[in-house]
Amino acid sequence: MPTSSRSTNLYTVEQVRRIDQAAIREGGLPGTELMQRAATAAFAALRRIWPQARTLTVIAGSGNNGGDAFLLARLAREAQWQVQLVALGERSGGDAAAARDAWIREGGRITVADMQTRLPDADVLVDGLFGTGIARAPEGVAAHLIEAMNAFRGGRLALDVPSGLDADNGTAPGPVLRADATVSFVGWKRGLFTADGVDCCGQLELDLLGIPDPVCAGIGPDCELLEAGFANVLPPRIRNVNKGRFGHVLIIGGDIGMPGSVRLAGEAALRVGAGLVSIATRAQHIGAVVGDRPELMAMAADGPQSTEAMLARASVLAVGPGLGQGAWGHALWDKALRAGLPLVLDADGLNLLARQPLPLPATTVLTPHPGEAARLLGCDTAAIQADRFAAARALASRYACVVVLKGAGSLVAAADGRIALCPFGNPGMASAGMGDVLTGVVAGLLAQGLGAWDAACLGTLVHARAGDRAAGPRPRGMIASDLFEALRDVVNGSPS
Ligand SMILES: NC(=O)C1=CN([C@@H]2O[C@H](COP(=O)(O)OP(=O)(O)OC[C@H]3O[C@@H](n4cnc5c(N)ncnc54)[C@H](OP(=O)(O)O)[C@@H]3O)[C@@H](O)[C@H]2O)[C@@H](O)CC1
Ligand SMILES: Nc1ncnc2c1ncn2[C@@H]1O[C@H](COP(=O)(O)OP(=O)(O)O)[C@@H](O)[C@H]1O
Ligand SMILES: [K+]
Repeated sequence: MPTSSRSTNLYTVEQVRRIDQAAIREGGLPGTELMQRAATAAFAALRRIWPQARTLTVIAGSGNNGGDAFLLARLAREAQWQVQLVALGERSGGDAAAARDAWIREGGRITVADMQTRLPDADVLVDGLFGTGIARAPEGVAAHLIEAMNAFRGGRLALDVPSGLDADNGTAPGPVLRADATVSFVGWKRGLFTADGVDCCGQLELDLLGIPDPVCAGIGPDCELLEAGFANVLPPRIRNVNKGRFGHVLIIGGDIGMPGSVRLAGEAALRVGAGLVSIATRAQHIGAVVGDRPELMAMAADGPQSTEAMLARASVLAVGPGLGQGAWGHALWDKALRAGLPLVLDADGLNLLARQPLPLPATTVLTPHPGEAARLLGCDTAAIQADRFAAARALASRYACVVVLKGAGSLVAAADGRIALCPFGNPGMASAGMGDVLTGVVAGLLAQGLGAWDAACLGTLVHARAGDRAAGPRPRGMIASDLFEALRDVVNGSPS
């Protein structure tokens, strides 16, 4: 579903390097020219974001990110700003050496940082310490500089990548800059949008440095951003229809003590437009499920016959919310997976799959959080978070289906290696039942005829946008059922 455009393409660091090299080799743009363009773009952004600023503290590392910083410092001084420059190390390499020389030649002073260095006060700080070339966790003076930048009292602008962030994976193995704004160059690095990346970048801007599209042809992207506009992928409804056209979702789960999970998934499916929604759960939960949402149907899943009858009426299954992993849940899970219907598998549905890998129906979406993903891949959660892109791809390939790896910067992966990243959502969504709502949303979209990839992309997007709309400026204390009204707005494309 995502459509290709350079502003929605996400690249690995390696791919961005290849674009840089292609621009230099085939595009007739020397590295020094790219660096000058990067500095010009970043200084323009700085003036736009902090229009009152006139004093600058610039931190320059020894690589090309530092080169960008030296050139930005020159531009600011030419514009009559007061600029102080702190460098890591006595020398710079590659194109950055010329940028450093030019700064010195024109009378610029450099403070070479040590463990005692205190950063001069200024309106804004520019972080040109490390960009895509970070090779290991910052230690010693580099770590000291990052901590000092984080304690800086003015605005913080990161050049290309907040220093300390691994721009490939969004991980921070050591101290990392928390920027107010990041101006990234050439192409978006995928790690800016997931895991720790989402907390480090602040406001994000991209400057392509005038590298023309043909230069990038054949290089990536690795992944695409889901855009708000994709919410229009569902066709408008013609008037002469009935509920039978929009599918019948059967939600299976809700073992003893967990009726809420299926109730949430069920209403979510209705709120994105499923025609009919039934819940297969424990007999004692039926009252709780339909009590305050009478549009839901609920049936006791208390034996093979009742389960078969329910499966026969459904067009899409959502299996796992509150299912448990006991005999009751396992028997339902086993029957459901063998039905061959389009399927969303979540929560204990995934945990059971990790224990007993059954073949999955052709249209299947798995929606693991990192803990469930770790169980499915036989590793720990830290290993999943260390490379979310690889984990999502490995799951999609191992289970030959579409996977939504949840969490800040949710990823949707297909078995052919395609990935889409959702840049929406907020920490208010770290709350019980939010995943159950996503399960219902994806099932409700499958029921309306979308394929697994489209339903997973649109479902992840609609869920996150609804979360943002429901949270507004008050994410703390948001609960899963707060999303229902917003789901209805977002899926109908209502402006926020
Ligand atoms: N022409 C182009 O291609 C363009 C590139 N552009 C810019 O270049 C940036 C990439 O530049 P880059 O590749 O030179 O890497 P960069 O991020 O400066 O870091 C490398 C330096 O850091 C050092 N170092 C690494 N880790 C460290 C650690 N933990 N602790 C201490 N030191 C550490 C490393 O030292 P070494 O590992 O070799 O000891 C080396 O000296 C990119 O993000 C963008 O801003 C733009 O101008 C557009 C055009
Ligand atoms: N910090 C966050 N930023 C964005 N989205 C989040 C964040 N925390 C949680 N979410 C989203 O909320 C949902 C939580 O799902 P899950 O962890 O399965 O919760 P539960 O099991 O309680 O239902 C996922 O869709 C996830 O992507
Ligand atoms: K930087």
